Amino acid sequence: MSSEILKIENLKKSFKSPNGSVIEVLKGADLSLFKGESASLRGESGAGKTTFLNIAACLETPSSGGVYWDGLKVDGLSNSKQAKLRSGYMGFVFQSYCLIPELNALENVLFAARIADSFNKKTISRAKEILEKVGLSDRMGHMPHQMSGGERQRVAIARAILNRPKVIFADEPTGNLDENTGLEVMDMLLDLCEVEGAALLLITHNPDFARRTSRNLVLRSGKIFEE
Ligand SMILES: Nc1ncnc2c1ncn2[C@@H]1O[C@H](COP(=O)(O)OP(=O)(O)OP(=O)(O)O)[C@@H](O)[C@H]1O
Repeated sequence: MSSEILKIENLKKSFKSPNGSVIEVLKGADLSLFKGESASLRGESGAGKTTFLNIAACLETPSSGGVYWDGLKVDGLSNSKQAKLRSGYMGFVFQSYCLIPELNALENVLFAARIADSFNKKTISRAKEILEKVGLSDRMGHMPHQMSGGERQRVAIARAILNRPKVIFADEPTGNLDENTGLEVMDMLLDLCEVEGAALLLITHNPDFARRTSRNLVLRSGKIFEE
């Protein structure tokens, strides 16, 4: 079995802008991501990083090209099959945390299991263990508004890893945090991915954070380059 978990081939994506003109964002982007490796993706604002990530995660459809998970072409699958693929293979961390305001830290983490229909007693202990690993053993009952930005992002990281995803997509996870907190969160994300054997695709504008991953990718002129 190949250790290539995600393959993106000759990906093209154009959008129609409100004035009717066509914006060609991705112009033949390729990527091979292998099990357990970490890769950062940089690029100027508007280069198409989020678009690329969304297509890789089947959240958006490409204009042309192929998206393969574990060797299976997935970009033409039904919405329900793509949703199943997402809950089984992928974890997400966003700049804005995306926690549910009405749920406490533990419940937010467990929400990932509810979505994947894998909620049971074992999941509760795993959620607690992960929250301990990210240093939040005394914050499990806190609501999002009772936590700092760094704490909220650690909850989001715990939620992303709960279902043992093959790949974590992190889109500017430190964008709302100060430099030191960002660094702590970054280290925690990298450590957790390593311990859990999850690959990481990290979108970041911060070159210092980008250097902490084993591969450094740049999206330029609609294509991906390895640095
Ligand atoms: N649904 C859409 N309709 C029209 N244009 C879009 C749409 N989504 C994205 N775009 C355009 O595609 C380009 C790439 O956007 P994207 O969000 O992928 O960039 P990015 O590299 O992630 O930028 P940033 O670093 O600022 O977040 C932008 O010029 C954006 O305006």
